Amino acid sequence: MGILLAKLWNLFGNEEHKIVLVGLDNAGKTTILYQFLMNEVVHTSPTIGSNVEEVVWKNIHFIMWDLGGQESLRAAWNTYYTNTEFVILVVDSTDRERLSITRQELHKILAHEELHQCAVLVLANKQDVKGSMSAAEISRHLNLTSIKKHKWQIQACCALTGEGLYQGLEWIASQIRKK
Ligand SMILES: Nc1nc2c(ncn2[C@@H]2O[C@H](COP(=O)(O)OP(=O)(O)OP(=O)(O)O)[C@@H](O)[C@H]2O)c(=O)[nH]1
Ligand SMILES: [Mg+2]
Repeated sequence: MGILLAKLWNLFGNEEHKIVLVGLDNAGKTTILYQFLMNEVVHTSPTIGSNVEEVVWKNIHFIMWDLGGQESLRAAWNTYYTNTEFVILVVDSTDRERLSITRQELHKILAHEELHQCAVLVLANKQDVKGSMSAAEISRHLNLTSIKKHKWQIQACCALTGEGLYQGLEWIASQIRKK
């Protein structure tokens, strides 16, 4: 009975799903958050602390936390993890030099006990830039196939046009429907 009620509650869009957006500075997290919220490109400056917005899509309520990605701020990411269902890791696909730092951050995130049940969506952002790495290349460098304890998906996108963002969100929605 409890499960049935929970499903009905879900069906009517009453449940909130917490998402945290992480990734290195300049990856495009804030741009993505406001694309989801307003379908617009906003002018951003580096995030100090976080932004939080409620995004409703296909009757699903998401609480999206966009965290500042500068090195000095990354140590505070774990203070946002409680009750997180999905991590969106945003990668700047033009930033080859720092992909190994992203890989270290990702594997730190996955090892965190408060995130042991979360699913991870990797967004390979800035696909509009010529010469940017493909999703397959990023997947290889991040060693995504080694992830066994978490559901994961990688999606190429461009935050400026919105291309690919909703395919990513659709994957998240599909994970919610499976529950
Ligand atoms: N060409 C291109 N530029 C992008 C894209 N997404 C974001 N940008 C630009 O990248 C820069 C950084 O974007 P932000 O959204 O502020 O990055 P962030 O990840 O929030 O950065 P922090 O807040 O410092 O962690 C901005 O100048 C954006 O306009 C994209 O898909 N393509
Ligand atoms: Mg930001």
